[in-house]
Amino acid sequence: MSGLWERFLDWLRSLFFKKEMELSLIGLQNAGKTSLVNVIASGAFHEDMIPTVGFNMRKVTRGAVTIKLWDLGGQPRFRSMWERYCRGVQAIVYVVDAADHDNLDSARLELAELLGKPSLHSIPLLVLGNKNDLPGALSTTDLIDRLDLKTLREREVCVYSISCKSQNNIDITLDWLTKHAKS
Ligand SMILES: Nc1nc2c(ncn2[C@@H]2O[C@H](COP(=O)(O)OP(=O)(O)OP(=O)(O)O)[C@@H](O)[C@H]2O)c(=O)[nH]1
Ligand SMILES: [Mg+2]
Repeated sequence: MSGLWERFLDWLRSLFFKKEMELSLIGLQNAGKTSLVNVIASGAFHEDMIPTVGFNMRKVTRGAVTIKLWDLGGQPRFRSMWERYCRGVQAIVYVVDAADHDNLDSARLELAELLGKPSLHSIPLLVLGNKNDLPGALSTTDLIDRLDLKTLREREVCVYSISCKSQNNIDITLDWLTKHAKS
């Protein structure tokens, strides 16, 4: 019953306080970006995913907030277009496979290169260490260290450890995103 009441209140709020946000999901191939979009949009997780070619755009509405999600391909040949799709967004979401230790250096370098672009100066960054259901997945503290996040200045940075598979911390991720929507 309380769920129904909450949904009613959300709907009521949405009539009066509509907000929109645009964000880009970035990260190496296989990090789980498209899986995250699916989980946010429909709650469904799939083991067999097709790598994203170019990009996908999905719109998701949560209460009063409509989120336009740019889901970019993470393979090397698509990385040069990341910047273009990050310009003007309210937040950059950088997804990392926290259990794939071999690719963490590469993830760090690609992130540093992206954030070095003057056009993306001061856009808030949410780093998601995905796949925390797998053994050996790095904690947020380890991720901050391995991705050199402490050196980032002049931008808001937040880090969460999540799992699309077990839907762990998807709720706090959504909370963070909706809080960054412009009114
Ligand atoms: N164990 C586990 N596997 C996951 C999780 N999230 C995604 N995966 C798997 O990781 C693989 C890649 O997921 P995608 O969502 O396609 O990754 P992507 O970042 O969109 O990859 P590109 O589109 O190539 O950039 C798939 O086999 C997913 O099932 C998770 O939380 N846990
Ligand atoms: Mg994808």
